[in-house]
Amino acid sequence: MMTLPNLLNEQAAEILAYKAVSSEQVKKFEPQAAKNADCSMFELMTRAGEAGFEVLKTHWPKVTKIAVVTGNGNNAGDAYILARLALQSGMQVCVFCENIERELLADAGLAQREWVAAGGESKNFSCIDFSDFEIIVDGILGTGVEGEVKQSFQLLIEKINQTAMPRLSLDLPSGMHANTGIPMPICVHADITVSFIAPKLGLLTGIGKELCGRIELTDLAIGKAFYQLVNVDSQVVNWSLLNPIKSRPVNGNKGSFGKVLCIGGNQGMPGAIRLSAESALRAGTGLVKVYCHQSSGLHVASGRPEIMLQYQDLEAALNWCTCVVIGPGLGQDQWAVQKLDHVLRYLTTDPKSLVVDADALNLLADKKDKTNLYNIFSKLPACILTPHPGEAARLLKVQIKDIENNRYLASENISKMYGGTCVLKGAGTLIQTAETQNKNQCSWVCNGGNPGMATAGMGDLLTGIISAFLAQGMPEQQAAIYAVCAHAEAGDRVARQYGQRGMIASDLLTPLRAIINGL
Ligand SMILES: NC(=O)C1=CN([C@@H]2O[C@H](COP(=O)(O)OP(=O)(O)OC[C@H]3O[C@@H](n4cnc5c(N)ncnc54)[C@H](O)[C@@H]3O)[C@@H](O)[C@H]2O)[C@@H](O)CC1
Ligand SMILES: Nc1ncnc2c1ncn2[C@@H]1O[C@H](COP(=O)(O)OP(=O)(O)O)[C@@H](O)[C@H]1O
Ligand SMILES: [K+]
Repeated sequence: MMTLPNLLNEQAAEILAYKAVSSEQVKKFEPQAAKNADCSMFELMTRAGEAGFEVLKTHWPKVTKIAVVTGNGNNAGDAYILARLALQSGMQVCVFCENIERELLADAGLAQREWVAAGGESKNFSCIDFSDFEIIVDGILGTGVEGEVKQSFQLLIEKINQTAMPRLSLDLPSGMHANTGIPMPICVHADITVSFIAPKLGLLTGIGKELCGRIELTDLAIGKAFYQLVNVDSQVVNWSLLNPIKSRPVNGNKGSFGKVLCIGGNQGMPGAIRLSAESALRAGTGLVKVYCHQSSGLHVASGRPEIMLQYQDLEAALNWCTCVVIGPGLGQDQWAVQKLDHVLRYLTTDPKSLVVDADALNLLADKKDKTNLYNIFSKLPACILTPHPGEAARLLKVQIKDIENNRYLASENISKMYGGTCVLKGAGTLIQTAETQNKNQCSWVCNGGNPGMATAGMGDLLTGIISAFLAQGMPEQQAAIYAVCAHAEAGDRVARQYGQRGMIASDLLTPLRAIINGL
């Protein structure tokens, strides 16, 4: 397996905030990291409270009335520190807790006593009334949550979510599973989450990304020591963190930049494959040909004479290309099955780079012999599967909720079962590559993109971009990462200029071109 070249630019490689880890790693290595950085655990908690207070003042500078809601563990400790600092700066603060008589243990107990000594007022949850306050600070549960949140806390969280007040969560929204982002079964819906030491996996993808709101990360000044001890579980990435794409050789010709064959566009479905072909061109492919149903040809090529067309002799088309895309608008009828089987047969003896999307994924899901597919795909120079959660569920024969309940695991399972790189689309798209020599580089999570991109054809565009990068010589993992990031960046640029609503896939083509040229 080829080792991944250094994709991250120099500046990004240093940014610890982009190295996501599991909560188990945080728990395991936090004490040692603190020790190595000459910081006591109470000092660490103090820094967490201070960091939370700084974020509060920065984002809500006019707020002076603060409700701090606490649980019984160290997350509560952070909250007590924040409460005391706010009180001492002249704000009106009340801490709400489960039982005001209960003395918390260890460092959290010390933070609680400092709060009381500073003259802080505490009340039981049962008398909670948020009407006197302007903001809620959530210090109920952090990484210590185990199993389903207990009933009384669920009711409290529901109450917090029902208010129209802004919510600041400490470390993670209370009730969220730190590794998957899943509410257990309910969690605070934060406006801002100030996350400590390292970003936890679940905050970055799927529902977790929504429930955290904006994430502010602080390493509490022990980040360097911490990352000397841990293995990064997933690298956060976006276009601004990647090294620019190499410029084209001056003497290049269209043959130097690859020949992409896009197979799809069954009867009545010309749009998807057209979008893939067009984005393959805009992302720099030398030559792009669409192999589609004859009835779709006119629509596929209309207004875009640069796209070549072919309706027959798939064998010749496969011989011609350097990279194959299959799936957009392929359908699932006999025509579609024949085309996919032809491609699979062809690649068994003549391996070429492959991108599989949409209906081709659905057809693969139906195939019983996964070992055969694995054997074909893992021997290709590159193989990238690009499911959205629905397609991912079919590929793994599970429900969509099972995919969303643990997107990291789902993408890993697809990659393992089918033998290629899995791009699991959606908020916080994951790129799970097959195992490399450096295991840390297997999982990537894109923090670009926006919900405006949840619209027809957006995925077809991504497929085309991936194929373009493969055709221009990028290795599998790099092509997947660069394409996901370029696609997300294009969506973000369109959203910045015109807003998210009403965005359509073709809007991304012009910015995409600028992006990959470093503009
Ligand atoms: N000194 C430290 O160890 C530091 C800890 N930090 C904070 O501490 C947090 C982790 O602290 P802890 O490990 O004490 O855990 P938490 O404070 O997140 O949660 C543990 C508490 O929640 C209760 N609990 C667990 N599962 C529950 C459930 N399902 N329903 C209701 N209650 C439940 C436990 O009985 C315990 O009281 C981090 O998220 C972070 O906020 C930071 O302050 C950095 C320093
Ligand atoms: N909420 C979101 N945030 C970021 N990106 C999103 C969001 N929703 C969708 N996208 C992106 O838009 C694309 C949609 O792809 P897909 O569902 O396959 O659409 P289609 O099949 O219509 O082409 C994916 O790249 C996905 O990651
Ligand atoms: K919390």
